[in-house]
Formats: sequence, C-alpha cells, structure tokens
Amino acid sequence: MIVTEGLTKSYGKFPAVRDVSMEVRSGEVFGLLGPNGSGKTTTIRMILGLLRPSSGSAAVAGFDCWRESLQVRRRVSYLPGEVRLPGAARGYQLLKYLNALRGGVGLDRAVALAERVMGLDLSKKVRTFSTGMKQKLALAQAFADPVDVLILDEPTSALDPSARNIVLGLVAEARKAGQTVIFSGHVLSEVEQVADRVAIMRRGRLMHVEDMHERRRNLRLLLLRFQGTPPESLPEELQLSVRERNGEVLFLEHRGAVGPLLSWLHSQPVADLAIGTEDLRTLYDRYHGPNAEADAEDRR
Ligand SMILES: Nc1ncnc2c1ncn2[C@@H]1O[C@H](COP(=O)(O)OP(=O)(O)OP(=O)(O)O)[C@@H](O)[C@H]1O
Repeated sequence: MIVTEGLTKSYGKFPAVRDVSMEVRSGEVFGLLGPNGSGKTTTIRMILGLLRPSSGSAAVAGFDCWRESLQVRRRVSYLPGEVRLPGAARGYQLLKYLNALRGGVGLDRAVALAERVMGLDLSKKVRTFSTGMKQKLALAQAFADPVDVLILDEPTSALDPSARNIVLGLVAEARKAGQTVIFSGHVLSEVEQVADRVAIMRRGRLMHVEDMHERRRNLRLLLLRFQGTPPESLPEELQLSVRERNGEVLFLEHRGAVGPLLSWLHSQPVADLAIGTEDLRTLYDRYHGPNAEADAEDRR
C-alpha cells in the first residue's frame, strides 16, 4: 500500500531522513519507532505529499506522493503529532466542516466516536477543550474518515490511560476493517500491542523492520527454578540456550517446538517456572539503548 524508495530529505546540509526504503502492506498496522528527531514525522510528511523529497520517492496505492498528492490525500487520513484546531468553532461544527471536505460521509461516525467513545461535549467551543480533548476530537475525525490508510503520529501522546486503550482498540478495529495504519509513538508497550510490524529509525535512517508475529512465535523466554542444581548441559534438539545461570535458577531462550520442550520439562526436577516472550524494549535498546553500537555517521 505504501512504498518508499531511497527516500531522503535534507535541510541544507542536514539529512533529516536518509535513504529510507520500506514497504507497508495493505491491511497491516506498521509501527514507527525512534527517538526525538530521528526522522519519523519527516518521513510521514513526505508520504502525505506535504514535503518534497530531496531524492528518492514515496507512493501510496501506486500514486507518487509528491506528483500525485491529491490522489494520495484522497486515500489517507492523518493525525498530526501536534494537533492545532480553530478554537472559535464548536466541536460539532468543526467535525461537520472537516467531514464536508471528504464528502460528508463520515459525519455520523465521527460524532458517535467523539461523543460516545471519547466522551466529548461537541456543543462546546474547541478553545475550551484541553490538549487531550483536542487530540480526541482529531482522532474521532481520523477514525471516521472512509479511507484506505490512516497515519497516526503519536496518537496517544496527550491522552489519559483509559483513552489510550480506546485508541488502541480503534486501531485494532481499523485493521479488522482492512485499513492500513502507520502508528508512530514512543510508548513501546502500545506499539507492541497493536503493530504487525515495527520499524526502528535512528538519525534519519531505517535501521530495522521486525515482524512482531514472527518474533512472538519464534522466541520464548523461560525462567526455571530447579530442586537442586540445574543440569549442566541441555538437550541440543530442544534449541535452548542459556542467558543466565544463578544457583538453582536458569534463564533460558527457546526457539524450537513446544511439545518436546514440555516433555523435557516434565522429566526434570523443576520447582517453579515462568514462560514469556521478549518485549520490544530489548529490540529497541539494540539501536538506542546505552550499549547500542554507534554507526560511523554517529561518531563523526
Ligand atoms: N523544517 C525543518 N528545518 C530544519 N530541520 C528540520 C525541519 N524539520 C525537521 N528538522 C530536523 O529533522 C530531524 C528529524 O525531525 P522529525 O520531526 O522528523 O523527527 P521525529 O522522529 O518525528 O521526532 P519526534 O519524536 O520528536 O516527533 C530533526 O533533527 C529536526 O530538527
């Protein structure tokens, strides 16, 4: 649905986005992660046709984002990271106006989302709304747009925990309805909860794309407490590797099938166990944590 090839944007000599090539598949939720200033918003603005790439290209549904930006905008709804709305309008008037720009088809849904799901009073002037309320109003509009692609730039940044959950639920619904979603954010657990794949950016570069389903499927973490000393060696065919050994406790990674693992566990003097998956933090920290490898550009 979205394809970028060598997408690059420089401000003077400063490369804000460098040579980003990625594909977002139709109907998936694509998480975009990276620290402040890593180029997420600049990438998004080029996909929206709001910024002209210095080189490379971006396309949505086969339409070039710069040269055919009208076709692109017809298919895309965008929630900016910083929501700025005209304060003099009442909530309802603003939704009506924004909907009219799209032909008016989403108004009932936008009003229902704003009033019933987000709990807003649409008879009030927008200037009386708090930051979070404004974000909710913009979200109600974005989720009501009858479009193929939703681009949400930090959609939960101003929201309280309950509203955050509502938004994550709406993202899941959008995906079920076949919409393609780009979700940029800083709260790793939220991105982890909704994204099918996650891209990690660093200093304008796309460092890594991870398939979250494969990640969950392929890697299991096991914490085992043995009655007595844990075995020195582990059966090779189980694809277990030791992360840590501490007295009676073994912390293991497992990549193989579950059946043989369960049989082996049954044969062992295991006093207690916990099984989990690795969270996104570990992957993120590989590129941005205290021990992350600096690339050549960083050292300059
Ligand atoms: N108009 C501009 N002129 C000059 N530099 C810019 C401009 N817009 C963005 N930049 C720079 O480009 C880099 C990428 O910015 P961008 O807004 O894309 O980051 P981001 O990953 O979205 O950050 P955040 O998480 O804070 O929203 C930053 O170093 C920023 O200072």
